Amino acid sequence: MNEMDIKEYEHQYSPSRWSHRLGQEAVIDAHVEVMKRGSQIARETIECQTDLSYGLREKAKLDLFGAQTLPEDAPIFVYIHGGYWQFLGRESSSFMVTPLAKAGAVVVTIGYTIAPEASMDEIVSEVKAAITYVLQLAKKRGSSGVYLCGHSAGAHLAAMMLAVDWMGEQMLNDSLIKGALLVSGVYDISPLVNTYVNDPLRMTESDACRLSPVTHLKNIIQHSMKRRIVVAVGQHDSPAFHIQSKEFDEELRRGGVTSELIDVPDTDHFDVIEKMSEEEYILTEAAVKMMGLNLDGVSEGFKQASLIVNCYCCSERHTYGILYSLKMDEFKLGHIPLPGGETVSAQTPA
Ligand SMILES: N[C@@H](CC(=O)c1ccccc1NC=O)C(=O)O
Repeated sequence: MNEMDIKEYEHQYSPSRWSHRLGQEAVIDAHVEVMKRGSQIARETIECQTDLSYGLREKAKLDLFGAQTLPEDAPIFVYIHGGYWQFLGRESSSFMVTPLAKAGAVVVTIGYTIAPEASMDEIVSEVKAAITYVLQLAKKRGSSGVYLCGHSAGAHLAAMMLAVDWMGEQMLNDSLIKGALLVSGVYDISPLVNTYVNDPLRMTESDACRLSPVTHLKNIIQHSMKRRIVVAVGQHDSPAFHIQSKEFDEELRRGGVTSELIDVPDTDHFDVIEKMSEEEYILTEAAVKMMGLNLDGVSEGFKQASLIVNCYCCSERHTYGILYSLKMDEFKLGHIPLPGGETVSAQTPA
């Protein structure tokens, strides 16, 4: 590969260069900030068990939302974060919990050891261990199904999980994984081998091939005949990301899998997932529908309140609807401490 090709790949696979909203650094800073804030609010308002270990390494932990509040048979939504297998973690992974819990889904956010501490092989194995934990939990609860969601590198990891023979390897029922929402993913990671993305990962061409979902299409198709797949991409994602999503969806459909491609209008690589903190968003709606739920009411075990706060994006006063569970009763509804330390008053709707 010559210098020109490498430069072009680096351009195509640098999502921050393609944002229609913000500059390269600003879009990443905003992404991390928005996800962290939203995640913190979810941890403070939704009943959760955090830092549950599914493996031996420090980062092999997951957070579980709504498991003690929602019915045992509730569907389980699993979020696998992105960050090119080398950034981000659970602290910024729970921003989408509120609307999903409201609709009645238990949410699991997975942490995993990132590069350079872990190789791509180790990352895929670790995520597999996390999904094994979730499938065991789903079986124990009698959950109606497990739904995988991943963003960017997380969509790559979620897609890899669709190829696993859970029955043969873990004695777990394959059919418990009933769907996947893959957002702005990379399904063939070989174009990354010669780019800066691979510096901490140090994959060879053969590693990248072995660890790409497209290499395992036959298995993915075989195990996904009863699954519902949504492949989503941001309108302002780069052409390479669009091609990756379009081709992956096409291959699944060619194999007879129920898959659909959603090109999300007016979004870039970053807000395409950030907006899953909102109820009225095409991908939140797709996730809720996939799980056989709806957003018409508040699921049992949760209550809703309104909250007037300084908005963190524009600092104007806004009224927010918030969802709370057992956890908020500890705060005696009426005074809700915010992540920043400010305390605001809240009222339950009449
Ligand atoms: N170097 C990449 C960085 C990147 O993709 C990224 C950075 C922070 C959080 C998420 C990211 N991408 C996808 O998960 C870029 O230029 O966009």
